[in-house]
Amino acid sequence: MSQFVVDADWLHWHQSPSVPDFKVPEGAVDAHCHVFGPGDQFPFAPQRKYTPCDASKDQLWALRDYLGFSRNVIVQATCHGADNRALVDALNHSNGLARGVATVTESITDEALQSLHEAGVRGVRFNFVKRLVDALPFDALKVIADKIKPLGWHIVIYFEAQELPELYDFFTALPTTVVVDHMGRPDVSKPLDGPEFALFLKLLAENENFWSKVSCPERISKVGPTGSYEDVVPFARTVVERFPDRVLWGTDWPHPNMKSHMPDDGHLVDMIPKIAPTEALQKKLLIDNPMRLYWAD
Ligand SMILES: O=C(O)c1cc(C(=O)O)oc(=O)c1
Repeated sequence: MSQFVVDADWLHWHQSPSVPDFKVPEGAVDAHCHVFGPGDQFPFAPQRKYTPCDASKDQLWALRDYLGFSRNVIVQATCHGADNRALVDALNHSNGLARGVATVTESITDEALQSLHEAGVRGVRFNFVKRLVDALPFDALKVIADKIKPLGWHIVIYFEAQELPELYDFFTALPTTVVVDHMGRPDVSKPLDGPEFALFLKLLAENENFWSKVSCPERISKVGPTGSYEDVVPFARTVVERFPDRVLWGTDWPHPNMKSHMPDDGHLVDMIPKIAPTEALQKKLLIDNPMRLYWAD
């Protein structure tokens, strides 16, 4: 039993996802997912903005196998703050089949970074989404960026489209590979060729160190699951087709903070051929790109 009280409006992850029609290629990586707790073993952070239900490493491995994936990239969830113990525990019990993205503060020591590296961490996350975190000041983030660069790590950034103009110059000055979470959360009710999405495409086009996850149609879509998240497809497909060597895909399981509905993970997998319509694009998205970024060694 968790010693924490789960948020009253928390939606539990899907208990019986469908078997996807799309068969992912052998060796595919789910490059964005999380573990929560279990809360009685790995306490949630005091400063967290939400308290989830448990979502353990074993439940994640079960989903991986069920959907046909081979590997996971586990991204430190904000409910665990900069306490990476649940993440490290999952990595240490993954038989090398999971890598991680941690959250750290500017005071982290080189020894602590080295020990995260040995566990399989290959990046840090900078989060600017106000409902999730109180973001660290730019100066602190710069200190972290300089500390992780020698390890060959990358920086994962999470922000919403309307924040990009004010964050743009900070982002482009980062000294490492930078991976944008969930396509920079575009507003898909705005035109695909409008100025907001154009700025995101410019970020990728003019900065070859920038990658994007084409994940989370369930968060981005206005038409929702009954409309098969179709409104997200042109945005994601544009990113995949223009930057095929710098895109990643992930389930985002266990889908923190979904309020409208809980996605069926099998249906999310069935979106892959819509956004990456050829076998060559699918192989880059699901295997070549994540393997290059997370399993280069
Ligand atoms: O949009 C979100 O609520 C969300 C939250 C987290 C997290 O709490 O780490 O991670 C995500 O990828 C997405």
